[in-house]
Amino acid sequence: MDWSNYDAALFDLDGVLTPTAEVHMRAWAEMFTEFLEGEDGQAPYTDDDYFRYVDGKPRYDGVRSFLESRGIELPEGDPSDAPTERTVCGLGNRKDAAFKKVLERDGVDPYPGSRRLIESLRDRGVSMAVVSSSRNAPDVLDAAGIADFFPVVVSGAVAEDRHLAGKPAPDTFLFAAQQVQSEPSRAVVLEDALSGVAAGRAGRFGLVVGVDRGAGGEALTENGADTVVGDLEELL
Ligand SMILES: O=P(O)(O)OC[C@H]1O[C@@H](O)[C@H](O)[C@@H](O)[C@@H]1O
Repeated sequence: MDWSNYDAALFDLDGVLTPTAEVHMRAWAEMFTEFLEGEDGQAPYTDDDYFRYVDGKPRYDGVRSFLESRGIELPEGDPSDAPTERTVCGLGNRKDAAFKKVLERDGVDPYPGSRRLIESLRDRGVSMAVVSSSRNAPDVLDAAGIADFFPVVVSGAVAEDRHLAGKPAPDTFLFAAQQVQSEPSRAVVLEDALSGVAAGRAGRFGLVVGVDRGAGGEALTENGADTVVGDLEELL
């Protein structure tokens, strides 16, 4: 790929730089499967539910969006809710406890192809930022040993502090572009989630790269990817 047309690369984290999308996915499945077992007349939770309603969105938006798809209404609760509470926040926190447990136990390495791409972009002087819906983004970057590549990290916590709407809204990516002093038209968005490529399209970025880690090339293209790759190595 010819990077000379671009000044900045805005990376999603989970599933783009590190294989943590799978950890999130498994933690959501564990939580929602158990939750649905206690609900009458509900079909089991599937991977398709994850890709359509949960993937890439801020924690409680993911819970809300899935429950709405099943016609289930729960009180919102509060982010301080215990993981045992039957609320949107309680369910989100239950999933978060499962995610943190796996991250602490297993650690995480970046995808080798992703590491090679960020090394090469750093050498070329392309500005880089991470734009992740996850509040765990700084911990994941540290655990993977790649935090130093990214002077700008727009995590779920930053988005909340700055009142930025989450993906699929483009706000977090636009904020990151501003922070690295790049015009959106000169910035590349790299995303594995349908909500993420949709955010890239909505922000009119120079290029939206879909990384297919399970969402499917066709679905990524339909939702906003200009091009789809299987691994970031293909963008060297
Ligand atoms: O609950 P967290 O760690 O703040 O993360 C929210 C979301 O962050 C995204 O990066 C993941 O793709 C989602 O699966 C996850 O649900």
